[in-house]
Amino acid sequence: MKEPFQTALGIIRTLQQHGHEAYFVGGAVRDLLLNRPIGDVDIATSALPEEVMRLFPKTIAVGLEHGTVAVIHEGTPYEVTTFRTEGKYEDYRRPESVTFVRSLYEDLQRRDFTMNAIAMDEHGQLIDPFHGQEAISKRIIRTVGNAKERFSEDALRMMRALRFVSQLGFQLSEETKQAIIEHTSLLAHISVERITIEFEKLMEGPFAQQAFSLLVETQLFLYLPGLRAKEAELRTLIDYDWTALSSRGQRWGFLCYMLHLSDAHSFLRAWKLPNRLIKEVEAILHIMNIIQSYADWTKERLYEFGIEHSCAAEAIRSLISGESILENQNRLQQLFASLPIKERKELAINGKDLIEWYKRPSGPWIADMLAMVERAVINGVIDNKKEQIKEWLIPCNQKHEKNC
Ligand SMILES: Nc1ccn([C@@H]2O[C@H](COP(=O)(O)OP(=O)(O)OP(=O)(O)O)[C@@H](O)[C@H]2O)c(=O)n1
Ligand SMILES: [Mg+2]
Repeated sequence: MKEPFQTALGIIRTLQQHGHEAYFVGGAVRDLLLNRPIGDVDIATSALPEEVMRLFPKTIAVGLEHGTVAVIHEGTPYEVTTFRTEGKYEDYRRPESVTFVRSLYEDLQRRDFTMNAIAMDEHGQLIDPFHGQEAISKRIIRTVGNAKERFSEDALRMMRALRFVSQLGFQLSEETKQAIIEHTSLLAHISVERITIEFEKLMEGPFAQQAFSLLVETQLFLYLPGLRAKEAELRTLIDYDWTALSSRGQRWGFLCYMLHLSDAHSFLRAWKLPNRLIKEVEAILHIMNIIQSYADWTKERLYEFGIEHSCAAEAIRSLISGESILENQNRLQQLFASLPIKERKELAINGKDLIEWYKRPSGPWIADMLAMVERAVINGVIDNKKEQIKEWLIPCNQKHEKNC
């Protein structure tokens, strides 16, 4: 069996030796069948959480209410979850407590999509009662059993369906798509944090364009933060190759720019993004308001904005205007490399020097003068050398030093 399953096999064997059933389940089995990079390996077992905790020396009770225990095995944590059904869902979210069951079949039956409801035993044999392999080979996302029930159990699954479209390029089955169309409003019950995680994966996937098309077609966008009145703008996103964008900042920056937001800050806050990311996106948007074409780049602007944010803004601008992102970013990198200084602290003089030379008390004049020197250095008017800067600022005839 190939890694990472081979290492995790130790956990399955220990559980079996103590009379329990245990299988690999979920995304790892799906990704193995798809030949995709395998993420976290999850294990489902008939053992109760207390039994799992008793059997392994190192465990963490990560989600006991959902029956999940993390087992630390050879230095890596693996989520081991007791077979369960999720009982009654009264508020369309995953329930606070679950009902443990003793059969794998019942456990697989409560999962979201058939491709995610395949188990694999210790010999690599697949247990696939809902025909997940067939769905994978036909490239179809289909709920396990009744789609309406699955989405009513956990409305986030509608967003998951679209992010899987973006990641895998699969189609939604007709029943699954119809059920989403009928249940979009249930998304209002789901926390923004969970929605944001799925939406970011959706923006990042190789088939993001298809997923945006479905966001509009199903009208699911109506329940996403700040998008309710943005149908026309969302439609324009379908025409762009999102894979050209290479960071979270670039993707959110592109989204905000294309949505013509009057208040990007509030929009990003509504998605509960981290402050650092919000600041980054705002900086990128600021640059995009100033740089309308490549010709607008000057050494001074590049110096002021910094290479990171400049490259991000240039990626978005190039994508929108149909220019080569790589070419333009390379040109920008070269321009940046040619700058004599990259930030103020590299300037050969500081405020203290100015106070000494001019024999004036500290004040706002210092910042003004440093900015002037900075500009002269960046534009190659003077070298970044202390003596040369002094000479440029205070020509010899104005000095009061003896040896001048
Ligand atoms: N709302 C959800 C979330 C998860 N699952 C089930 O739990 C498994 C693991 O969930 P998770 O790790 O969140 O998703 P993955 O399908 O593994 O996708 P990823 O590769 O992105 O982790 C899923 O495969 C699916 O069987 C579910 O039925 N309903
Ligand atoms: Mg997973």
